[in-house]
Amino acid sequence: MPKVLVSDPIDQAGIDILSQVAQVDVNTGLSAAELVRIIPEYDALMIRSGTQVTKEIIEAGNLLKIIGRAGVGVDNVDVPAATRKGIVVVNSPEGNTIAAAEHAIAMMLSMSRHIPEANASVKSGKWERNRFIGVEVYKKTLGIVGLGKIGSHFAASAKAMGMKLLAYDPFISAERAEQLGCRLVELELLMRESDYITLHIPKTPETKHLINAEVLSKMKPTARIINCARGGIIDEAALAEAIKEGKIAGAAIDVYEHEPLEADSPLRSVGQNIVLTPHLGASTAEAQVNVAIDVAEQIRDVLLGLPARSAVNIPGIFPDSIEKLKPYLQLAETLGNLVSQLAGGRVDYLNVQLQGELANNQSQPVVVAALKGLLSQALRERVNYVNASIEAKERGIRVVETRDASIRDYTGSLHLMAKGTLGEHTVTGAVLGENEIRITSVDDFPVNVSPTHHMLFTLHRDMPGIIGKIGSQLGSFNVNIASMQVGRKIVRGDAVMVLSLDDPLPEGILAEIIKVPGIRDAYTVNL
Ligand SMILES: NC(=O)c1ccc[n+]([C@@H]2O[C@H](COP(=O)([O-])OP(=O)(O)OC[C@H]3O[C@@H](n4cnc5c(N)ncnc54)[C@H](O)[C@@H]3O)[C@@H](O)[C@H]2O)c1
Ligand SMILES: O=C(O)CC[C@@H](O)C(=O)O
Repeated sequence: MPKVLVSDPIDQAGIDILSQVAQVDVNTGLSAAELVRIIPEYDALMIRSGTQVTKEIIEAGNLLKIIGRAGVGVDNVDVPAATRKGIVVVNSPEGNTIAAAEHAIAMMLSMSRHIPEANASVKSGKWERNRFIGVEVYKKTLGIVGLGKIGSHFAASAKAMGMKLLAYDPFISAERAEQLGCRLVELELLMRESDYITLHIPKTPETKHLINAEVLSKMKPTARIINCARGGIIDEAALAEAIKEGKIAGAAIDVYEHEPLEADSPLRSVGQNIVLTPHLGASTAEAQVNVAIDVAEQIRDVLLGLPARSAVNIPGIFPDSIEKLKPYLQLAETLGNLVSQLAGGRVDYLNVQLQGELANNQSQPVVVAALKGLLSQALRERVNYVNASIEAKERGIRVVETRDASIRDYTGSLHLMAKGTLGEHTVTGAVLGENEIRITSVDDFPVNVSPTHHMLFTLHRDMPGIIGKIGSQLGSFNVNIASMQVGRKIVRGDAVMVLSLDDPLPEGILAEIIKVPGIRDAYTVNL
């Protein structure tokens, strides 16, 4: 049974799903060194934001197939290191959207009405009604930085509260912003004009300290800023100073550059104009169930050999297209494997052509599958959908993808051309019916054969007796032929012969086959 390590608190609903297929060990609060020590036993790791999955942990995880982040942000996982090692990283892109947006709204309102201080004051026995005069958000301008899932939900709620909306997000269109009732503007204008600014962007090298002293200096002295996205997007020292010096009115912060927040963080000494929560954006009962189920299901599927629906490091495989593309992914992998064995030596160039209806689909997963097949001879089980593109790039394989929807010999077909040190080969294949894979041409000679484990391909001159001679050769080595087919363009011209064999070809037989008069080349293929 596979083993899953759950290293942060996860809702029981997720543990129950994992327990159907794996031994689940819940072991929270481990140090990095402890994780490095125990991770070699595990096939999967499930985390929230607490565990930092470093390169060292990933390197030590020799059995790891998947890291599941029960939440959105994967900035606590070294994703490039996981990718290189062929480990799928999955998250739950939507499970806590509402929770995070509602927390940001709560932060905006509680900061505006001094709720934390008023609460503390009443609990301490006081009744200070004049001390806590707040401000309304109605008719105020809200600037949303990052109009993705959480930003959009905040926008809809803020609109309903009568706020005017500005948004800064270089990756969305003005039309999309308009649909959400937002005016898309540059960051500087948003900072200048907003009464409230809320951040909903990922932490990336580009967004680190995006909100620094200079950017904060553009804000109105009455303006307030909310960060329920990621720590490190705001320069915390600059923020603390801006509030203390009255350059801005306040801030509400849920996430920090270093978590837990250090005891001597300048944010702790700002006083009453800052509301701080300990990374609670996703902490609702509903969100914790959603993310736990979402990620546990993906871990279960990957451990059962099925695809994950929200993998962050498998290029371009979207959940909706997986089912439809599945037989074509299998076809691409088979053809990649076949063409690499025909090519024999190193391949430097691969052209992947999507034909017929397939040409109207996402090409990236098909290309990745072809590369996985192509590299499987060299890398065996070390190559998978996660690292195939990187491995190909590192080996200097130039990959070109083309489409031709006008080729309609089959509903959808795939053509691969590989050039390498030993020459050039092409293969084409198609999916018949639901999921029957066929090889439909080899080196441009038409055939129609099902791929089998052991095959022999020959390039020869079409002439009387040649098939019989190959049959006798194989017979003399006690190899049984399951099926045989010849593909030719003209009678007595060049041709290919494709034989499916019940047994693997013994050493030395190819050299004998090549000696048969009329045979130009012969290739053993194991699929
Ligand atoms: N506090 C919490 O507990 C909590 C909970 C959930 C999510 N989050 C965080 O909230 C953030 C947003 O999550 P989401 O689900 O809305 O993500 P999302 O991917 O749906 O949206 C992010 C948006 O940011 C935009 N963006 C990216 N780089 C940008 C840049 N440099 N400037 C401006 N816009 C940029 C993208 O175009 C996208 O529209 C993430 O950082 C996530 O980790 C925090
Ligand atoms: O695990 C958590 O509670 C935080 C999750 C949140 O930061 C996220 O990015 O989804």
